[in-house]
Amino acid sequence: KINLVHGAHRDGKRPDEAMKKWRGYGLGQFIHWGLYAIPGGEWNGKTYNGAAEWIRSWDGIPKSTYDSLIYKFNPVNFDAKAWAATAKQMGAKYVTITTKHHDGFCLWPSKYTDYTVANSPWKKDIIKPLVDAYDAAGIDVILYFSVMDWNHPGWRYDIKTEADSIAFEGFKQFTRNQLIELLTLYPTAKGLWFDGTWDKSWVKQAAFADELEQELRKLRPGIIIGSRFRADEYGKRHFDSNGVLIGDYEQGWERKLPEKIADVHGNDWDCVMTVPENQWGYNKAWKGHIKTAFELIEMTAKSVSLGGNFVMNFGPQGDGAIRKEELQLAKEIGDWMKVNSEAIYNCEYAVLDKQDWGYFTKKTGSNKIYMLVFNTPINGKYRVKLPAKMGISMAAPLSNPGVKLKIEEIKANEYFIEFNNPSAKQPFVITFETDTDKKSNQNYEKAKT
Ligand SMILES: COc1ccc([C@@H]2N[C@@H](C)[C@@H](O)[C@H]2O)cc1
Repeated sequence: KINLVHGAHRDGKRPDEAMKKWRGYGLGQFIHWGLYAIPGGEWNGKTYNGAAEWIRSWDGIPKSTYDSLIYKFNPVNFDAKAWAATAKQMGAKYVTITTKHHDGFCLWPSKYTDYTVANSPWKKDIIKPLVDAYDAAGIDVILYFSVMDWNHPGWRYDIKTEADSIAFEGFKQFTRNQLIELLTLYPTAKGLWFDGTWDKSWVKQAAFADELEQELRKLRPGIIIGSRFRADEYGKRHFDSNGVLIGDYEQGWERKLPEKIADVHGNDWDCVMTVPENQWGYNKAWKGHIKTAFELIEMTAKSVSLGGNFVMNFGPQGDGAIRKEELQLAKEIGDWMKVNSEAIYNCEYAVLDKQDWGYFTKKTGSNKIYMLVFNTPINGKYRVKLPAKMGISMAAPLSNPGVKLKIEEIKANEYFIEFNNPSAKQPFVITFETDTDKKSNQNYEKAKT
């Protein structure tokens, strides 16, 4: 074990109520919105081939031209209540909103820079109405904050000279000031989702970032901060030099999902996912592989089955409206969640071997098991393997608890649950309860010898 001062300060899952609530969210919404939504991935008739929120880094748009987009920010169709209603319809339990992305444009009227909504034609705070609308909808708010800030003169990719060091000291204070400002202006925010922390300049600030994180936690007890904020004194990120997760949950699952429970190392985690292959900010071109509601529902099921949350990204247009394709997905996902969300909310890894038909989840604090079916077996028989001494009590379709499904014991602790569901066009859920007293459930038929 290496003696660390700025490594992880705790190990394992946080046991407190605030984190238990976070753990049970299941499904979240990410919002990427800012000046980059105005060009929407193209400029002067040319298409930027990267992620649209990175268009400033492209030589197809001069940096000064991009920076002057602040004078075009006037989202006349922005409606915070409508955004919250879409998230509510989808069944999202939390939202992560970009307060400031890498370009440094602040969606709140920060007093530490002029590069904010206050100096745009819109003038008004965007974050406040969003926080209020989502709070009113019962959806918890997490604030996304990019440490890397291309607009701030003190930002450096690395500290090479004394001048760099002096400039970056100013940048560090600016960053601390903005974070304290955000938590003070929006006290109901439940967490901070950090990004833009991979460059050497920040990675070298282990002590400063550690002290700042502790200061933020003291300012807002219970606040949830993930593993992407800070590095330890040896430059190790996400997992410190002893392999312990830094922060309250792992933030490494960006546009990718774990395959098996060993991949998540017993930690909380969230997966943040784009609908197109790799576009977070609004991109006019809705091109390449666009994930369907079915795929996004399966990713949600897979995330919860492995103990994580799934966060689906929305990239509102420059005028403030959410694009019709994303509204449609929210409706389709919401329709599925209306019937099946019991298998998603406040559920966890079921400690059962994964089977081909889909994913197991388990209701936290109970022995209720959910089988989220994406691949119906042709013979209508769903294999379930239980740990020794554990049996199955009655099994039923979640959407029709009155239907008692036949359970056949194949061999010790292995069963077939039978359910012919020819009409299924949507993923569906079968539920059962396990009980440790194996003798008590004789309601299944012994395999015909
Ligand atoms: C490959 O480097 C990056 C750097 C930043 C990102 C940002 N993280 C996502 C959550 C978006 O904000 C994206 O711009 C993605 C890839």
